[in-house]
Amino acid sequence: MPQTATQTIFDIRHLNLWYGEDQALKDINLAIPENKVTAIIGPSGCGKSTFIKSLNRMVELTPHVKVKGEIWYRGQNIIDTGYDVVQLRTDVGMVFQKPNPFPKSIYDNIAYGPRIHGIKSKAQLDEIVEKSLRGAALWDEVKDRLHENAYGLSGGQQQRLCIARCLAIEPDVILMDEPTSALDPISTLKIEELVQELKKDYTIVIVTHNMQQAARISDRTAFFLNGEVVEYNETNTIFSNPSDQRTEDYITGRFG
Ligand SMILES: Nc1ncnc2c1ncn2[C@@H]1O[C@H](COP(=O)(O)OP(=O)(O)OP(=O)(O)O)[C@@H](O)[C@H]1O
Repeated sequence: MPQTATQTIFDIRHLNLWYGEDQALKDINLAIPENKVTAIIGPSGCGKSTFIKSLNRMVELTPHVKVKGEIWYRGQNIIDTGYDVVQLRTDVGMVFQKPNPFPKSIYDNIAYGPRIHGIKSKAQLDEIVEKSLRGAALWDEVKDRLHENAYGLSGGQQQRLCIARCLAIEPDVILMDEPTSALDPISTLKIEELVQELKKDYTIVIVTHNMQQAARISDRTAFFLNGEVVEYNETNTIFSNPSDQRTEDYITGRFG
């Protein structure tokens, strides 16, 4: 069988980031593969969230942030001042730790983004809503209550709704910042299965505190410590044969 070469979707070179005087990311160099799941692990405060929020420049919404270095995304350096940040945040969607649906109906949560992008036709919106909810493995559970408030859904359903909301604007990459840490084990499993499905069409970068989760669902894993990447490799290698003692100490639970 011919091997398909894995394409790099994000090529991060010498990325440094400061909050005021405090440096949170130090000389990060990583190549993130397309249509794979890349897990970011490491102890609290090591820069995981800061790193993934750099990939769609959401980190710049925090005051006093200074970024240096390059993030190449599909041939363009997104750190360039001329880069279209609005388009970037459409292409690179994000799902957060706590599900954050809008206080609107299930339908309107999904239709919100497409409407902002100018889609008015009811038939077209109906189609997007169904496709997005199916894509997030939620359609069967909500198809008869699309016009009910999203707050009536369980936590796990709300998180899948947030994933569906992200799919509705046709992203290229989905960033997930500890998407299951507020969920029960069954809802967590559903999201993990969903991530495996989604990587067929999207690139996923996921921050997780849960090492079993990283080992289960990711193709590559980066171990961050104090704002630096200590080790980045195939997930199997990181968990079975890490090359840095600090990685081994972390994955075996000696700290963190
Ligand atoms: N808005 C902010 N202003 C100032 N410092 C910040 C801000 N956000 C994060 N930091 C600091 O940057 C460093 C990295 O934080 P970050 O949230 O990226 O870490 P993390 O690995 O995601 O942590 P956790 O696992 O606890 O979510 C920490 O020292 C943190 O205190």
